[in-house]
Amino acid sequence: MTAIETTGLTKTYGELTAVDDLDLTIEDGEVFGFLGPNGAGKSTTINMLLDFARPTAGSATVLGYDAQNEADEISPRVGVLPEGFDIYPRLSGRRHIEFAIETKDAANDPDAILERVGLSADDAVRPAGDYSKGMRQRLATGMALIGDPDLLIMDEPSSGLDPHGIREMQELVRSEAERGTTVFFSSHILEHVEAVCDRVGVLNEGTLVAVDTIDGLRESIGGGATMELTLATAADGHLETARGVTGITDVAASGHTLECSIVDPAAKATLVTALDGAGATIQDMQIDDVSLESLFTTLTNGETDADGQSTDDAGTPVAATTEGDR
Ligand SMILES: Nc1ncnc2c1ncn2[C@@H]1O[C@H](COP(=O)(O)OP(=O)(O)OP(=O)(O)O)[C@@H](O)[C@H]1O
Repeated sequence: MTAIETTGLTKTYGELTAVDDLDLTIEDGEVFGFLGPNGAGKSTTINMLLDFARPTAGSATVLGYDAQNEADEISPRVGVLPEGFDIYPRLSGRRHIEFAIETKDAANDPDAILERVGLSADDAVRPAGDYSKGMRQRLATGMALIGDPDLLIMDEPSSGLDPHGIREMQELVRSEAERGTTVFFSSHILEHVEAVCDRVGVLNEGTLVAVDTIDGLRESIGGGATMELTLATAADGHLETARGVTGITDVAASGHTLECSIVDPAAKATLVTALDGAGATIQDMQIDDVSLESLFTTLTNGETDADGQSTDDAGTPVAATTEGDR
């Protein structure tokens, strides 16, 4: 079964298209990262999945139910960590959890939930109005886990968390996934998504610009590495040797410097051997892996061509798979 499926899902606010013709399929049991810069349309998409906002066009199903017409079937099966979580300031954290258990008619043990999200027994009895941002986020996460949902939808789950809290959140997502829960979470921080996600979708200005694994995305923008070699002689004399190495996609020479884009990590050693065999003397060498940050920037700042694929400055598609291609 598909956990989430959107077809032509669109939301406009006046002149602004917040989500534009979104086709997305998330399979049961997947951990899916929904990425995009501020204002990309992530929360609007989530709001349409939960029937907090009505689409202008298109449709969505969640756990096989229509998101707009069968929302009552969906809500008991879904745990939601909303972007802006409203607390009851005077109620303790524990009471929030108990209240959520009663509302969902669930059988969870409040103490076990509090422990899972890292709220101590002392914290649990304090009024939630006194909580720090990170503690509120932990409390909201605990409330999302109640009822052992089949699908967890988390909007910016690492918001307000310190590095330790972020690691705990990632462990929690992993353990939920092991339990068979589908996890859909939005973030504008690629590193947070990479640690736990099977696949990611990248949204930019309401449009889905890529859907792939992180490795797949890296590969599609050049395999993740650039190798720069300083040679003892003019580099253009060795262009052909470098171009002949399998796994190197692009070679440029400038003075004594040879710059190569690598798609296969094994190509690095092969290139050195090939240059050596061709009589080149390598004086220096530098390897730069494509950082996650630059990957994200490329995907969200690249021009978008007529097919909806993100392109780099040279017009080369950077997205290995777009949903439209499926
Ligand atoms: N109720 C609304 N009325 C008017 N415009 C809205 C409304 N909700 C969202 N928008 C606009 O839709 C666009 C997408 O917003 P959305 O909150 O979905 O982005 P986001 O990707 O979740 O961003 P962030 O990472 O900052 O939370 C933005 O330009 C936003 O201003």
